[in-house]
Amino acid sequence: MAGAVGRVVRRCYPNALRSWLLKLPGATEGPCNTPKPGVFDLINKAKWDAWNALGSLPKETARQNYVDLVSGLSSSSDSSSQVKPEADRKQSGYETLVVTSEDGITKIMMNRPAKKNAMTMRMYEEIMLALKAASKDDSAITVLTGNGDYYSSGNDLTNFTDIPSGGVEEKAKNSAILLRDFVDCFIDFPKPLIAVVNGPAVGISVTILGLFEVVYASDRATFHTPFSHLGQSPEGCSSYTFPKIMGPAKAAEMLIFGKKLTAAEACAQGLVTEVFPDSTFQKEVWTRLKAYSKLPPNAMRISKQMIRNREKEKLHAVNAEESSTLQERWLSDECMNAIMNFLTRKAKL
Ligand SMILES: CCCCC/C=C/CC(=O)SCCNC(=O)CCNC(=O)[C@H](O)C(C)(C)COP(=O)(O)OP(=O)(O)OC[C@H]1O[C@@H](n2cnc3c(N)ncnc32)[C@H](O)[C@@H]1OP(=O)(O)O
Repeated sequence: MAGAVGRVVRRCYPNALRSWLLKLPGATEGPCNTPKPGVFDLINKAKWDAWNALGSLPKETARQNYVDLVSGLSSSSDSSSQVKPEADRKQSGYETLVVTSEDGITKIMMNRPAKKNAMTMRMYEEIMLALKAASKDDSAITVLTGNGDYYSSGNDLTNFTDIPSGGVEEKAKNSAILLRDFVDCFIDFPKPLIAVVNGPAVGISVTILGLFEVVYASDRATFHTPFSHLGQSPEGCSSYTFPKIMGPAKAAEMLIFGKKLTAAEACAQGLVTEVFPDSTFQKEVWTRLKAYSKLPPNAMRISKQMIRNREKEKLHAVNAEESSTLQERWLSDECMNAIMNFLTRKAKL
């Protein structure tokens, strides 16, 4: 059985994360039976936590669960995390989005409702493509929204299981580049950008809201940035925009302590423009947006530029700093442990 574990781990994790996983003793030695290492013994403590999280399962069950886990990760990362060739895309041209353009409005809808619209590498790429296309089309305004009960659960945590041959360091570097490019697209987007937040929003789907002109939310929506819980740090320029929008203390509650806000609280703090009852949310919001989209588009663009342009350079610098800080955080034991806990179903938000 230990050989089977090794084979699956070798197949799914061809590098440093694999060797980290292979050192977890739960799959080979049964229930956790050693004292907890001290708080400063970070690597051994991380391994101990992961082993202990398996509880008192018999050795065989722990091993089987472990095989199931990594096998499942393999198939889910195959289907959701990798960018497939252009030819595989659906008729609409997008695999993770539904993009429509009518009545002067380009609507970009995140479309992985069964995964709470978690953002895969492919989804980041496709949102960038859709924004670039929207910046040049003849629509007056652009909307980002989600399909299903969630707006988005943020970064897809299985993104971190698809490790290239250069190991976790290369993965972290590539992810930081993608993150920086992704957020740059929002900073530079020339037309009014509106978020239609149809349900709970987590992580990066919340932080980038500071770069939108208007944020409309259903009263079912919540706003949650659990970065410390995940061993991570803020992105989407939120370390700069949130203190400006809501003041440093409220920003700290969200970005450091992971306080989840209701839609009403987010509105009171200036992150959300207006909250609507869920029962009438879509009707009221789209009626309003259709009226806005009939305003002269050039005037709207110029007004947006006047509001945003003097901040642009600062925002790009903040984005670069946040991305490189995250590149380091993703390699930390705190972050790897948090992701493993989610993937082993030991932790949810
Ligand atoms: C280029 C890289 C850039 C990186 C930028 C960094 C950004 C930082 C962030 O965004 S931090 C936020 C990360 N997000 C999370 O930690 C959320 C994790 N998800 C959860 O805690 C829960 O799923 C939930 C609270 C969002 C919803 O719980 P609920 O019980 O209602 O639903 P399920 O958990 O059963 O979810 C249904 C299926 O969706 C999968 N899923 C949901 N969110 C994610 C996610 N973020 N990553 C990966 N998978 C996600 C979940 O696993 C279920 O899948 P299953 O049906 O196959 O079991």
